[in-house]
Amino acid sequence: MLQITGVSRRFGDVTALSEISLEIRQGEFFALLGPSGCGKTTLLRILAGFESPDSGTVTLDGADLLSQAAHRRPVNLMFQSYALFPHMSVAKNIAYGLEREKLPKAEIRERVEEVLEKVGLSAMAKRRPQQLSGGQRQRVALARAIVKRPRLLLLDEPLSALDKKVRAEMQLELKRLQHEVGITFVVVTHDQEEAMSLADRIAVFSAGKVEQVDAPVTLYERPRTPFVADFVGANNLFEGKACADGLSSDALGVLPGLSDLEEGAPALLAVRPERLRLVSWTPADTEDETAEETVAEDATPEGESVEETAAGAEGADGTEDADDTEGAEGDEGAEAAEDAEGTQDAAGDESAESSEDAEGVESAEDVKDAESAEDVKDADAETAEDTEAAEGTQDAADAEGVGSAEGAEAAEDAADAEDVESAEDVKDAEDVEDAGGVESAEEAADADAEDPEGAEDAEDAEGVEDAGGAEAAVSPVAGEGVLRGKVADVSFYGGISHVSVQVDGRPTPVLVATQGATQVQAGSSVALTWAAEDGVLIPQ
Ligand SMILES: Nc1ncnc2c1ncn2[C@@H]1O[C@H](COP(=O)(O)OP(=O)(O)OP(=O)(O)O)[C@@H](O)[C@H]1O
Repeated sequence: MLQITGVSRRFGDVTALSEISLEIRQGEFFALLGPSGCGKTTLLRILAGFESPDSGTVTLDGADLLSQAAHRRPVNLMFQSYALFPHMSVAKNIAYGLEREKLPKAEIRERVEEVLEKVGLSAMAKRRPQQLSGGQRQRVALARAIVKRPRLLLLDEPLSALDKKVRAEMQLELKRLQHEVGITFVVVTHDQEEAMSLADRIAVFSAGKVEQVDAPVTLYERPRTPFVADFVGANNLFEGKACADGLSSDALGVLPGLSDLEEGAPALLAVRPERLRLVSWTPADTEDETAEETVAEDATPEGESVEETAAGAEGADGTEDADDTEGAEGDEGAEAAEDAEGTQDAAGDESAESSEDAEGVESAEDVKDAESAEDVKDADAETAEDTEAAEGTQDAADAEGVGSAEGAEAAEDAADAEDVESAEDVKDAEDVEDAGGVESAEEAADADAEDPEGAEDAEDAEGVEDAGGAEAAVSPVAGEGVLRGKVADVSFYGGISHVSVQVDGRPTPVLVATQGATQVQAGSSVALTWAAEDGVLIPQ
């Protein structure tokens, strides 16, 4: 519908726009997003006809727009200041443009009434602008812009004059209205949240250039330039070089991510705070299972998944997870088992209480067989520490299936695993039948099928009894990364805990966001992991 091709504009030494090309579709809510001075208003003014480009073309439905005078373009611009006439009533303000077009009075009245109703201001038709609130004035400006039924409505920072609460209401209103009138909206904003919540697609501008054009979710999840990764939402960015498994960083080692970049190419790895998982970790010199559990519990108060639970479980959950280690992937198992150990050892602490409480829970019966713990050795354990995990699991079994609801659910999963024939570890899955708390024996079996070496590794691990220690809890499996550090700060707002972690070898803290309130405290030692698919590699 609107085709912008190679548009450039300079003001003296300043390049406001450099070779901008964009295609905006019919009926789309399109946002031009960028920091102050990046050229977005200049582009809007070019579209409106208040400015001319030095070069480039703009067509609307195939017709050249630039050769048409501003007032002849089927385009309307809604100013940031609303530019209402103070001496005219609301209805007069809205009718003004139509009167200038010399439309019949009856038609003008009809259209004004219709649009007043759309913006919910019928009752205020006779008021003057100064008798209205900010939000109401904004609606008048909007009504005045759409009453002319333009093909394209340009909005320059339409909500910036409103206070926060009204702005949130008007965002919804604007979206609803755009949908209702079906006019293509192009909105300029420097507020990324506003752009994300309003627009179907966003063009991110930086220094007169378009960095990326995409739907909000894609921009957020797959930023293609360092600028976008940094500008759109909070992100953790790591510098290094692309490698087969992600990013190779001099200071931090190999960090997992998905990449189609050439090996050795300078790159940034971006991982969103909510994609990071806090994992328990006790530094070797202060090894102490209770400490480990404390961090763990705090990290995942809701224990939504086994890995998270394993990462953050208090004793009871940890024990359940230990049962999970059957046929489960290595490090989860290891972590879980360690938690299990913690459960047993942590007499009198919260976790032990939880274990006791859990007795009598249905799933507890499922853990009747301590033998199942030995199946850990058949799991995809890649590290020697998993052996220790197995021992821990035995303990866990002793702890009597501390499992609660999760355990019961998991047992069902485990039972499903009987059907799995593909992996050698299916035999483990059979054992799992009796076990509580398996996240999904099916998954485990699948994992084994994909990675038969894992089982061998695990067997090797049997012989390495002394290995492990606290770090076993965070040994990575393929596709997972590990950074270790200390919690620098914790804050809670918007229902989310924001934890910043100071990581050795990195000047700025790593940000982690977890759902709900956390009790993780400043000074705790934690490890951070993420899945490879959550690490986005961006060329530099
Ligand atoms: N008429 C002008 N004369 C000289 N320089 C100009 C003029 N208009 C814009 N510029 C410069 O061009 C650059 C882009 O300005 P523009 O107003 O398009 O940015 P913007 O992204 O809309 O910023 P903001 O969000 O602050 O409005 C800026 O450096 C600005 O100072």
